[in-house]
Amino acid sequence: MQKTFKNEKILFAEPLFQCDGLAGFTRSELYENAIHRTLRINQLKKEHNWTQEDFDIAIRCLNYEVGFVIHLSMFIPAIERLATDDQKAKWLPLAESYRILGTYAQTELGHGTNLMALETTATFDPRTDEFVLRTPQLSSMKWWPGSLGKTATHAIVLAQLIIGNKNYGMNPFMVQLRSLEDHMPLPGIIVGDIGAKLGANSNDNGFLILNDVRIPRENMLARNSKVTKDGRYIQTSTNKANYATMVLVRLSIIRWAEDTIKNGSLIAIRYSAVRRQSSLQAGGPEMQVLDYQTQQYKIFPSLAASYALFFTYEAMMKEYEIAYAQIMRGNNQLLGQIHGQLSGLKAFASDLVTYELEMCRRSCGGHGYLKASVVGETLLHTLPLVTVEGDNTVMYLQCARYLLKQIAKALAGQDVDEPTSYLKKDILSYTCPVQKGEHCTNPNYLLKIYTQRAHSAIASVARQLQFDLESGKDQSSAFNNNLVSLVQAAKAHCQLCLMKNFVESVSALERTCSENLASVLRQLCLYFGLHGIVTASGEFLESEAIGLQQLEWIKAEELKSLAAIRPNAVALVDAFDLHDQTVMSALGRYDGNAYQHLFEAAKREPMNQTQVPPAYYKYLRDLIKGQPLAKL
Ligand SMILES: CCCCCCCCCC/C=C\C/C=C/C(=O)SCCNC(=O)CCNC(=O)[C@H](O)C(C)(C)COP(=O)(O)OP(=O)(O)OC[C@H]1O[C@@H](n2cnc3c(N)ncnc32)[C@H](O)[C@@H]1OP(=O)(O)O
Ligand SMILES: Cc1cc2nc3c(=O)[nH]c(=O)nc-3n(C[C@H](O)[C@H](O)[C@H](O)COP(=O)(O)OP(=O)(O)OC[C@H]3O[C@@H](n4cnc5c(N)ncnc54)[C@H](O)[C@@H]3O)c2cc1C
Repeated sequence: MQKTFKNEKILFAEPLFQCDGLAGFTRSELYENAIHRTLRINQLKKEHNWTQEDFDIAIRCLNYEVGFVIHLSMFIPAIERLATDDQKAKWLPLAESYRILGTYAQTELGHGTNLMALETTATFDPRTDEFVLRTPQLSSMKWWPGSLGKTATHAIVLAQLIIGNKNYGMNPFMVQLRSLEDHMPLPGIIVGDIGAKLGANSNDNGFLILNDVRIPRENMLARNSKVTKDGRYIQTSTNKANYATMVLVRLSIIRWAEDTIKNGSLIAIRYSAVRRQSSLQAGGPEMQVLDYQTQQYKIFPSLAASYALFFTYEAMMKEYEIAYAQIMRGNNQLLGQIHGQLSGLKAFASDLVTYELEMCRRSCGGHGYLKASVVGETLLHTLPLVTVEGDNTVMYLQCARYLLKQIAKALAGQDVDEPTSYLKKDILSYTCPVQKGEHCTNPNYLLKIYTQRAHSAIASVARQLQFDLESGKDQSSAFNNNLVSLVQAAKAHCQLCLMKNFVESVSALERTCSENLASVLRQLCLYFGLHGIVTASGEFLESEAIGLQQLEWIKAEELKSLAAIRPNAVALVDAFDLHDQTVMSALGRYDGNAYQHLFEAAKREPMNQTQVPPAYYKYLRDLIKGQPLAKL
């Protein structure tokens, strides 16, 4: 599942990467530890000639609990995508050698989603051949960019380009924030950390106020547009190409989601295999809670989602690489497709894993509420994924906007993109492939059901929009009147993508793997498909992709699937090949000694380093001895 990290032993041999001790760290300690880790991984990479992939896997093994995440995942990729060759030659060596540390400063206090309304300005001054960067008002200050608070020496600042009295829209500008001599903020720069967050507190998300900061004209990252010395704006590519960095990070978030749900399902399933509670027969032996149907119903969706997201990430990475190669050659033909696909799938993947991680946490009972179980911490660290790189609702709407364009092409008899080729089919020619109970065990039949439901959802909202427009509503009112259905259509398309990637990947694997493995994966794929229909049964019925009889068969088959998966559940999470130090959970250790590891963790609790708490001497001693309390 995860390319086995042959360097795991090297990594986890060092105390710095042993995660038990992170609990109880202050923010400053977490921040410092994260930086220390990234730089040490960098040293290990050089000492052991690791590849960039090894470096990335090391960071994933540490659950991204490292420093410079934005420098690595956004600042450098943004230079690669937005800078000219000369600018790359200047900035990339500095960034890759950590001589400069960067962030991607786009979001402001007053705007994150609506990029067109960003308020930071970059005004061209032809007299000095410079841009003057300004934060016009409180709401304009940059707010949220990772590493901005205390780390970044430079930022790629997204600002409205002003030449004369004309606004040329959002463009990227390289701005130095701190001195490379003493790290102090430069004149006109006010930076700081925005404060503690629910999670990810090793990251110094920051604020930035720019008070008439001057930068040379050459600091506008000019791959897609530039300003000449005499103040002319020349656009060399679509402005959308300036959004390219976000597309890449949305792809990375799908893999982040896959990594977190693998951790969660591994903890829940391993713990459920060792936890014994209650018995079915009076006086009989206590059961492994993993044998309760309800426990399987709670946690097997996270197991199936782990594999579904793995296969979808692999498929989308290939799709992205093809699109990116073309875009970097100046051919933006696939930009709309990759943007639409990754906007929706980033939203669907992060929604899916945040829901299923909470189910994994609940399935661990009281111990799921301990930090030592880690499943709750994992959820806290995953929660931002529904917001970063685009709030999920907004991302679904971008995906829906893409789907509407595709179905309009399909209905006009024009070619459509491969991911939406199903929209060319005649929706009325559909017949539900499940005509008897046993048909529910065929993933390909289920795939047809998913396809019809997605097609129907997209066609339905397209018709409703058309009706609203013909009824006299203007474009934006008609759109706003159908946002919920548009999101629903995008979700239906994304769920179809996951199912399709799962079915096709298992079918490809069958040709090379053992029949035993193939049957286990087929079973999991089947379960993923059945469960998806049951949890959205209203939409599948509404689209007439299935009828009540099919739903009855599918629900019965789903419950049978739980029992079929049970014998392989632990093996399926062991197959993630995750080191105990990656999972970090006292409940999810490979040796299964959950209670021992819980007790060891409790003993490490700082409060337990003294028998008598300081509060005893301040408050309890007199109370317990019946002596009057001093005025508090
Ligand atoms: C190395 C080890 C580490 C690994 C770590 C990996 C994981 C890293 C995770 C990092 C975690 C946190 C970092 C977080 C960073 C951030 O959050 S950065 C800020 C992100 N902000 C956003 O995403 C803003 C969302 N808003 C938008 O994208 C746009 O405002 C929106 C798309 C909503 C609207 O765009 P507008 O231009 O205003 O209007 P619209 O008409 O909708 O679109 C115009 C046109 O442009 C096309 N479009 C829009 N976006 C994109 C895009 N990203 N790419 C390509 N094309 C895009 C859109 O389809 C329209 O095209 P059309 O042809 O006119 O239809
Ligand atoms: C941990 C973390 C790290 C981040 N790192 C960075 C970073 O490194 N760089 C950076 O630039 N930014 C960063 N961000 C900011 C992030 O990109 C924004 O928070 C995100 O884009 C959402 O924008 P917003 O906060 O303005 O939410 P809003 O858009 O204000 O969302 C609020 C509500 O309004 C709804 N809404 C908004 N617009 C629409 C619409 N058009 N239609 C329907 N509903 C709508 C949303 O669905 C949501 O429910 C980070 C954020 C977090 C939490």
